[in-house]
Amino acid sequence: MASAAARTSLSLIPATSSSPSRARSPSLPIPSLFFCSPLRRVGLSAAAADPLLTLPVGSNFRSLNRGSGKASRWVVCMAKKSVGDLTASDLKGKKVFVRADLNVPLDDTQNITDDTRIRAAVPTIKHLMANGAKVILSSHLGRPKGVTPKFSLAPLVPRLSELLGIQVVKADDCIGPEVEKLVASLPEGGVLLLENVRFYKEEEKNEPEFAKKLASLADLYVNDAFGTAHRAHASTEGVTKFLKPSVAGFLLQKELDYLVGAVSSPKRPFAAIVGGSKVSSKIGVIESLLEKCDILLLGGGMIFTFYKAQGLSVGSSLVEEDKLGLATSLLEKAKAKGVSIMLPTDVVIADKFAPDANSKIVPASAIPDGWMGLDIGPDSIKTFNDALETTKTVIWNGPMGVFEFDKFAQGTEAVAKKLAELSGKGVTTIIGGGDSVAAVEKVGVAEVMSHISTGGGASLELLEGKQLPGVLALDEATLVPV
Ligand SMILES: Nc1ncnc2c1ncn2[C@@H]1O[C@H](COP(=O)(O)OP(=O)(O)O)[C@@H](O)[C@H]1O
Ligand SMILES: O=C(OP(=O)(O)O)[C@H](O)COP(=O)(O)O
Repeated sequence: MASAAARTSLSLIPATSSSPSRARSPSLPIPSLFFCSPLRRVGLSAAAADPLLTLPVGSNFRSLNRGSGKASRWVVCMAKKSVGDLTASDLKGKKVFVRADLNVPLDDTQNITDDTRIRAAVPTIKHLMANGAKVILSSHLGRPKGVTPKFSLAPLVPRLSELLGIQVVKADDCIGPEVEKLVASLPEGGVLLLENVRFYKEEEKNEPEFAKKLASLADLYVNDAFGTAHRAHASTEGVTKFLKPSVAGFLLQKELDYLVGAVSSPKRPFAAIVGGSKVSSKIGVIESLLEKCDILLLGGGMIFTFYKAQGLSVGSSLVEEDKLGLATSLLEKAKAKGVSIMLPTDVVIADKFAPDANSKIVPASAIPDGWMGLDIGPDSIKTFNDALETTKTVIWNGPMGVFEFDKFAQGTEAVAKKLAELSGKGVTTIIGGGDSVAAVEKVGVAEVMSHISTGGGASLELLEGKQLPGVLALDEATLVPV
């Protein structure tokens, strides 16, 4: 069952008149935390049965007319304005700041190893180009500390240009006089890619002065960076205070449309698989997942913090020392709740972090000093596959191991193949996160999954029932009677 904390109540508001202005009256208790798709109709059975309707955050409700006859009622919620709501005259000749998530994986020679996030950003950009806008495209790449050439967005330009069918201009900075000159010379339908916005520490600190400088480049704002919508950064949140309108892009809208529906009332048993290397940002999610999921499978860099919390030696594996207490309490909570939290029983270890490392398979309890766990072992793969066999919905974020190195890719590939098999049997399979999606693409099974999400952390936070600051900050749409 979904937890009460993960849901938000909405009053059903009696409406004697069905005019939108009535619905927008400030005296009405209008909740402010909802993303809605314009004019999407949804089933009203829940509303009809309940005088106080409970909706998951992000529901696709804009306004609902509750049935026919005299007791017609509205459910009012805040709809976020979308780029599709803007008219051609809103866009023609306008400078549009588009925040996308172009944080794609690059190999050692700066080749893009998976272009999913670039392709996903294209519909919004093409729509703006077709309507004569001047597109100022912004993204982060990785987690640079200051200006770091290996995190430049330059390697993205050829693929972006190819997909858009024009030569994308690249700026060497994201603010300042040189960027302003490039913006001034941008033709209608042109695209200027700004340099990595995280080269400025002010971005992640969401400093208003920095947000203001970004905003000063443009006339209006489109957020299409679903993968970064869970971050309250200058280019995802702060900038909206200085640019009006601030609207959602097609990708952001599409992701919310799918994910909110799929995870608010999932078919059960519902399993979550969490791995990857962003331990500190994802370990906290587990507590909420315990409320939502029937089965929780853990892999990737996450597991060693749990092993260590249980007193096992982990060699030189990835560990978040300050999360040991949290790991212990999560295991206890899972037990108390009767949720099956499964940790790998064996691991593939390496004597160095390299593709040509020596490797061996050992029980989870026997990682020697000087060795590090880089994948889950064959026994764990079998146990995980068996556990997944019974599920009806699976959400996966974070590879099971360092899949970029062939020697340590088996666990990730096995999960990808298992989910593909389950998808074929009608199980809802949702894959989120740049690297997880890259892994699924590598195995060649992306097409058969129910939904490929461009956000790992963002989709998990949505699943938790959290508000995504990048969504909340956007303008509300005008309520329209259904
Ligand atoms: N045991 C491990 N030790 C170190 N890194 C790992 C381990 N398992 C997985 N990884 C790394 O995690 C990265 C992906 O993590 P993350 O960014 O959290 O996933 P996603 O992008 O899918 O959200 C991959 O680059 C992978 O090599
Ligand atoms: O790759 C991303 O997140 P994800 O790995 O959770 O999918 C996004 O680009 C956000 O990056 P961040 O987690 O460094 O803020």
